[in-house]
Amino acid sequence: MHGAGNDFVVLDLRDGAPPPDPDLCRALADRRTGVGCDQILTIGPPASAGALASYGIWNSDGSSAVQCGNGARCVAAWLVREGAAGDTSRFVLDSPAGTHMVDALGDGRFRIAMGVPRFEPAQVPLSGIAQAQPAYEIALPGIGLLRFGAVSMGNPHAVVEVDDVAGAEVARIGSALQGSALFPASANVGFAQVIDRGRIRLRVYERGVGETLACGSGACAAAAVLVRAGRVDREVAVSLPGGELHIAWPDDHAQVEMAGPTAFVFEGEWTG
Ligand SMILES: N[C@@H](CCC[C@H](N)C(=O)O)C(=O)O
Repeated sequence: MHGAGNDFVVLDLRDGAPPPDPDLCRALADRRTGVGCDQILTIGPPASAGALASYGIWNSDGSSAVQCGNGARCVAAWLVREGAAGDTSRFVLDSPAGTHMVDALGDGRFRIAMGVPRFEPAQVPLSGIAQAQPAYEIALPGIGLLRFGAVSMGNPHAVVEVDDVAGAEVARIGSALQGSALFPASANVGFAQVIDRGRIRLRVYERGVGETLACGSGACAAAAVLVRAGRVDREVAVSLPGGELHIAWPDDHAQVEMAGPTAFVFEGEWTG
C-alpha cells in the first residue's frame, strides 16, 4: 500500500502470527531482492477497549518505530475494505504511540488524530537542553551553522525551514543531524519551504529509511513548528514529493489532525 507515496508492506497478523524480526523486515523492504517499502506495518488485535485494531511499525532498516501517519491511514483503509468498521465512518486504532481517532472521508481518504505535539526537550528527546526554544542552532561539521525546530509527534522530528526545498541537501544535512549527539534517539528531519500561510512544501529524511516520498508525522511536525513560529496558519496544505496532506492544529493543546489519501498496490504471499 502507499499513502502519498510513502510505501508499506502490510502484514495482517490478527491470526496470532509473530511479528517480523529485524532481518525479515530488511528482507521484505529491500527494493531489489525483496518486495520493497519504506515501512512494514503489522495489524494486530486491539490493545485498548473500543479500538478496532492495533498496528506495529518497522522501518526498512529493521528498527521499530512508534508513529506513522501515512501508515495509520493505510491500516484504516485495510480495515474499512474488509468491512471491520461496519457502517461507521469513525473508529479508533491503537498504535505504539497511543490511540488515534480515525475518520473515513470517502474515496480512500482518511483523517487521523495524531496526538498533541510535544516541544519539551526531554520529550523530543533533545540531549543537554533544559528549556524548549522556538528554534535551536547547531554547528555541523562540513555543513556549518544549522537552525531548526524540534518536536515530538510520538516520534522525534527536526524541522529546517529552507528557501527552496527542491535544492535542499536533504540526505547530507538530514543524516548529519540524525547522527548528532543532540538527538540521542536520532530524528526524522523535515525540510520545509513556506509558500504562503496556508501551504508549505516539504521533504523528509526519515529515521531508519532515508528520504521518503511523504511522511505523515513529518507533515504534522513541520506544521506544528511553523505554527509556533508564526509562519503559517493552523490549517495548512503540505505538498510532498508523493502527494498532498492536509494538517489542522486547532489550538496548542489540541491534537494535530492529518488527512490524506491511501492506495492498495498489490497483494501476495512471501515465500523468501
Ligand atoms: N513514514 C512515517 C514515519 C515512520 C517512522 C519514522 N521513520 C520513525 O522512525 O520515527 C509517517 O508517515 O509518519
